[in-house]
Amino acid sequence: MNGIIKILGPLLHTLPEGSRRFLTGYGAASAALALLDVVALGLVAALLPGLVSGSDVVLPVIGNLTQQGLVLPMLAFICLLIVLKSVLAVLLLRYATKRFARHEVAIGDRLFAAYLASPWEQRLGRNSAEIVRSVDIGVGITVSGVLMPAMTLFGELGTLVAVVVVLFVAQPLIAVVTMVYLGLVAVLLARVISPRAVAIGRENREWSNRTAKVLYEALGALKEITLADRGAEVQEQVHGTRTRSARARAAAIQISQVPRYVLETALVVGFALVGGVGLATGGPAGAVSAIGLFAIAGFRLIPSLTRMQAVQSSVNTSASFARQIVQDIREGEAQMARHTAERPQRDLPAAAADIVLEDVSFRYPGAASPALHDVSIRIPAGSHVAFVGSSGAGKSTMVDLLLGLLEPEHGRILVGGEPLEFVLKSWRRRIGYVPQEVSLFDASVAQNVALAWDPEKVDRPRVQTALRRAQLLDTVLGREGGIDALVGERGMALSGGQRQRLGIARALYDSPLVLVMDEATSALDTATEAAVTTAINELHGAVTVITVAHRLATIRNADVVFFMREGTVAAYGTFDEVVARVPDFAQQAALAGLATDAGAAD
Ligand SMILES: Nc1ncnc2c1ncn2[C@@H]1O[C@H](COP(=O)(O)OP(=O)(O)OP(=O)(O)O)[C@@H](O)[C@H]1O
Repeated sequence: MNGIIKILGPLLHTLPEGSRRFLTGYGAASAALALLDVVALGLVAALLPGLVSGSDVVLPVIGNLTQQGLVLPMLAFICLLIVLKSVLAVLLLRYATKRFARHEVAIGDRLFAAYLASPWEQRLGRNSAEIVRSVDIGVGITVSGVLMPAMTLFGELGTLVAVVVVLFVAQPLIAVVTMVYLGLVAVLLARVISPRAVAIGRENREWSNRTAKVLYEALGALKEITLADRGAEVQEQVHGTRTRSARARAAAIQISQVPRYVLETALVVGFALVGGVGLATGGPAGAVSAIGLFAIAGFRLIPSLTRMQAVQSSVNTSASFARQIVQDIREGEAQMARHTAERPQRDLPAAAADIVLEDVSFRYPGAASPALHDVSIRIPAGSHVAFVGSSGAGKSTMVDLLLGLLEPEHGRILVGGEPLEFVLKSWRRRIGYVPQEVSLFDASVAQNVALAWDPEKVDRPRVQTALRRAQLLDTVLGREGGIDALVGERGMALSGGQRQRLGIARALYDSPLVLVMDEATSALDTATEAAVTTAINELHGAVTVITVAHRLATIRNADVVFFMREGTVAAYGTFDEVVARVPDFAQQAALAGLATDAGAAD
C-alpha cells in the first residue's frame, strides 16, 4: 500500500488540475457505493440469527418482520441493493474509463513536451527507441497499470471498512478474529508477493526496451545486415531480449494470480477458525451463526481483498514505467522552468546579424578531452563561410553550437551583439538547417518540405519555390503525384541525392536569414551540386550561409574558410589564403583539382 501511495502522489501531480478533482470525486463515489454494501450486509447480519434459529426476525426500527410478513420483501430489498450497487459501479466505471483515456493523453503530452524541451546534450544520452516506448507504451501502462487500478482502491477500501463495521456491530469477537487472521494473510502476501512483482516489473521494462532498441537499430541497418548476412545474429539478439521480456511478462501474470488462490485457501481455513471460536463461545448455534456471518463477510471481503491484491500487483509491475515517466516529466519541466527564469528571451532585430564566438570551448558529457577549445571567430552577416578540416576536427560540434543546440562550456556566442541563450527562440526561427543525413517521414514531398504532418498546413507555392531553388522541382513534377507523391518510409522512394535536395528545400521553405549546411551536397553529382551552389550563392548578402564540406569545390567561393584541426580554428581566410597557410589544406585542394598559385607556391 505504501508503494502505491508513493507512486500515486507524484503521478497525480502530472495531471491537470481538473483531472485531480475528478479522480478525488471518483474515489469518493466508489467509496460511497460501498455504503450500499454496509446497508445490505447490515440487514443480512440482522436477519441472520432469526433465520438460523427459526425464531421471529426483529429489526430495531421496523419491528417484527415475521409477524408483518416482511421477511421475504426484506430479502428481495437486500438483493435489489446489491444489484443496484453493481449497476451504479458499472456506470461509474464506464464514465471513469473515458476520463482515464484523457489522462493518458495529458501525461503523454507533458512527457513529450518535456523531452522536446530537454537540452540537446541530454537527448544525445537517451536512446530514441526508449523515448518512443516511454511516450507511447510507457504512458499507456502507467495509466492502465497504475492510475486506473489505484483509483479503484477507494471503492475496495470502502467495501472493506463497511464489512468490518458490520462484523463489529454483529459479533465483535468474530470480527476481531477475522481481522487478525486476514491481516496476517495480507502481510504474508505483501512480504512475499509484492517485492517479487516489483522486480518482475523492472525486468519487463528493461528487456522490452532493449528489444525495441535492437529492432529499431536492426531495421535502420537492414540493407547492411542483409548484405553482410548477419540476419541470424540479429535474430539471436532479438530472440534473447524477447525471451527475457516474455518470461518477465509470464511471471507477472503468474504472480498476479497467486494471491487469489492464497485468499481462497485462507477463506476455507477461516471457516474452521471462526467456526471453532463460535463453537467455543456460543456452542453449535454460535458456530453456525459465526460461520454464516464469516461466509457473508467473506462473500464481500475476499473478492475485495483479491482485487486489492491485484491492484497491488498491477501497480508493482507497472510502477517502473510510471517512476521513469514521473522523473522525466519532473526533470524536463524543472529544466524548462529554469531556462525560462534564467534566460528571458528577447527578439532579434529583423535584419541579418553578425555571429561572434569568443573563446568558446565545449566538451561532450563524459568525454576526456574537449571537442572544441578556445575558438574565437566572427561570421559577418550575409556572408558565406565554410568550416573545413579532417574528420573529427569539430566541424559538426561547431555547427551544433551555432544552432544553439549545444552550449559552450566556456566562452560565449553572440548574435547581433546579444548572447545567444537570450535570443535563442528568435535565432532558431531564422535558421534553415540541412543535416548530413536528412530525416524524411512517410508522407508527401510537400509535407516533408514544409515539415508539416498536417497537409492543411502546407503552403504549396512556398514548397514549389523551395524545391526550385534546391534544383528538385523538375524531378518532383516529373514523378506521378508531383509534390503530393509519397516519399516512403525514411524517404526510401527517393535517391540519396534527391533526399539531400529535399532537405535543402526544407531548410529554404521558411526563407531563413541563416542557412547552415552540414555536408549537405555530398550525395549530389557535380552538375547538380554546381546548380545548387549557384542557387545558394544567389542568397549572398541577404542570407548568412554556413557550410561544412569535405568536397572543396562547394566552398571554393566562400568569403571566409575556417580550417579546423583538433577542436581549434587553425587558420582562416579566403580559400586561397588558407591554401597558402595550411599545407594539409593545399594538398587536399590540389587533390580536388583546385590548386591555386598560392597553394602551388607552398
Ligand atoms: N555525442 C558525442 N559524444 C561524445 N563525443 C562526441 C559526440 N559527438 C562527437 N564527439 C567527438 O567530438 C569530436 C568532434 O566531432 P565532430 O562530429 O564535431 O567532428 P567533425 O569535424 O564534424 O567530423 P566529420 O567530418 O567526421 O563529421 C570527435 O572526437 C568526436 O568523437
